[in-house]
Amino acid sequence: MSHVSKIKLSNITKKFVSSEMETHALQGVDFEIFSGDYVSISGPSGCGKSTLLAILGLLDTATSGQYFIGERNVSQLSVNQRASVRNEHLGFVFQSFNLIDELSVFDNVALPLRYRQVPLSDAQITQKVSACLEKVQMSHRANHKPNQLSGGQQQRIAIARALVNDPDVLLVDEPTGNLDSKNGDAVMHMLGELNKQGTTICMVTHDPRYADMAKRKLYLLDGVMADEFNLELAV
Ligand SMILES: Nc1ncnc2c1ncn2[C@@H]1O[C@H](COP(=O)(O)OP(=O)(O)OP(=O)(O)O)[C@@H](O)[C@H]1O
Repeated sequence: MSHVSKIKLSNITKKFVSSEMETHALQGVDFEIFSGDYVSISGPSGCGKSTLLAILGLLDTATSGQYFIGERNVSQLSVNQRASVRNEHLGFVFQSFNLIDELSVFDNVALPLRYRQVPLSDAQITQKVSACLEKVQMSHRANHKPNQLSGGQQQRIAIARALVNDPDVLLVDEPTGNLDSKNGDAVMHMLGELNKQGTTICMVTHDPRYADMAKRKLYLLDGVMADEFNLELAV
């Protein structure tokens, strides 16, 4: 693994405040993801996994701490800046696929390319979408609609869409949560292959068997990050 930093969190906290109570969802999280990494983050319900992924994905902001994508500090960006960094630097794979049923597979995968600040030509879009559909072995379904596909196939399309802008990191949230074990295993195999080809992956999962497939396993416990080595010290 080369030690080029893709993502770095430094002392990230997240506090939710309501009229009745304060919840400290993340309590000083530090971690770094390097080029070629395959990191899994697991932990019990309520430990802060979704909160952490929302911050990594620039869907939410931390209460305090610093977040870097490469050299760029993205902790204090405006909503519009966050949207553009998210589109061009991060790929997202959701548990529920989040494909648009009215659009073809091709147009779903092309969507992030159409929101780039510097527009691409139609030929460039076709080339990038075709390459990503090939990567997930779904070229033969380019003209189908998502609801004509199995759950496992829909997740593969969602992975192609997440890869189409060549993101620094693929952020993956419970990728097998809506799949049976056969399709879940196939999607996990595909993530492993993509990582072997150079894709950097950060995945949140409840499933210990799938967490074990990552090269680096991290655990969140009550908003505090522990790796496998010091897990015993943290509990
Ligand atoms: N919008 C919110 N307002 C108030 N508290 C919240 C909010 N979002 C999350 N929390 C609290 O922050 C803590 C962490 O929640 P989070 O959803 O990140 O956990 P999780 O590990 O993803 O859980 P699960 O595995 O059940 O999805 C929990 O105590 C939760 O109740």
